[in-house]
Amino acid sequence: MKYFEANFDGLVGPTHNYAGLSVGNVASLNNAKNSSNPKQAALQGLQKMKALSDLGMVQGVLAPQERPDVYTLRRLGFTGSDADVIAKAAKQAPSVFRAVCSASSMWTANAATISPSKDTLDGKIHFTPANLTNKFHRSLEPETTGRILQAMFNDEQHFAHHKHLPDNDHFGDEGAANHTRLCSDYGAKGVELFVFGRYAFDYNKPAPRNFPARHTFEACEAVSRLHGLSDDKVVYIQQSPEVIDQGVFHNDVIAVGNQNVLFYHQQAFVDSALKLDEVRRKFGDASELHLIEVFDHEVTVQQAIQTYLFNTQVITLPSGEMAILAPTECRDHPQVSAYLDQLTGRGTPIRQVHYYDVKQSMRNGGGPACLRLRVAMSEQEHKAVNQNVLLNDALFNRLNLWVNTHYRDQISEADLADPQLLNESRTALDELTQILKLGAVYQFQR
Ligand SMILES: NCCC[C@H](NC(=O)CCC(=O)O)C(=O)O
Repeated sequence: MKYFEANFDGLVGPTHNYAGLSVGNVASLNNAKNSSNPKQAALQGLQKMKALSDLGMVQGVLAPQERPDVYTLRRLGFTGSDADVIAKAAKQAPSVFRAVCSASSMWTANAATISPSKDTLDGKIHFTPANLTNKFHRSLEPETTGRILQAMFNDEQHFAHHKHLPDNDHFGDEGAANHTRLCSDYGAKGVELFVFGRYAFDYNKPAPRNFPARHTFEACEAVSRLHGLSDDKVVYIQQSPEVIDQGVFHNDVIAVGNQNVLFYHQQAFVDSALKLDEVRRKFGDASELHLIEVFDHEVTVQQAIQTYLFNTQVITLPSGEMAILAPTECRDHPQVSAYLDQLTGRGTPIRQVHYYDVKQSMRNGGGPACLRLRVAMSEQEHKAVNQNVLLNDALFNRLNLWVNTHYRDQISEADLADPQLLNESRTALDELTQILKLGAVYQFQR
């Protein structure tokens, strides 16, 4: 049976904006209060999906969420009609209001952690939505994410869905942004790397001082237990607290892996040499493994954060060759583009570099890799996926039309309080659930 990896990209939601909500995420803070262009953001995302599909990859779409989240505002004591709730919250608690307007579910690398069927005890693909407890605006996502994932992977024979971990910082879980799977082939049992920022119950262990460590060791262990992974195929690695303090808020800002390639910065991990030895041992045929370490003198951590060199997608093309898909920020940085130019000639499986413009997302600290959730699957599992979420030319055209019909081309902070924006979003999302045949996944539909 043939196995491959599919990418499910988040459709950017109609309220995409820059609210400076993510302390520790340099781009989010630097662009706070700039006005955004949701239409352009969504179209940029669709272009990237189309490009992958044109490369012969299986590409899917993950629906955005309903914002502003008036249900959360009601929980927080705002009353009246939806328009009243929005007006009161915007006036009385502007910071809270900005948070409930975020389109942050677009970064689907944070939607969930996924273990392919070859790795799990029961032979199913396992999904655990990330609780995203560290940021209020992101903690609003997991319930709906879970419903959307169930509507996309709706077949108990092949897919197992778990509830997100307890909503508490001790189990802070940021999903696949901190998870990488290495394997000789997508159809072989893989080594799952779980990267965390701190230990929740042991204050003597190293932890960052300036910026939060969003993901805990205990969350990693819990997901690995839930998914039924074997200990001899799991590696837990702590992210270096120093790089978190420089703005590396997720591991996918400093490392990315695909099949037998791990591409990472020299400063990414605590006890790097020891941990990479464990990876080699658990991988099995270590001679097949390509650990591509980027040194400070080649690209500094700061340059990696500016350009998102590691927030690239490393994909295996149908030809078997690997390509690295980078944001145009990498192409436009002399040192980083020089690095990527020479990388393809180094005798590793990575042979091609492609650049994509995802600037609307980059300004909030989300590069190409943040925008996608990976699911390695077999042809049979592929058939069990809700086929309406898989991109083809017809769906691409349909979604472009949908975005052009419903999205605004500018949103500033004041626009978020326009009650009409909620109506526009609901109309758009209602139509989207029909296009993608998701059923009633949103609260306003239930
Ligand atoms: N994986 C990339 C995630 C980026 C995301 N940014 C944000 O939520 C910024 C939103 C804002 O500031 O408006 C985050 O930090 O979790």
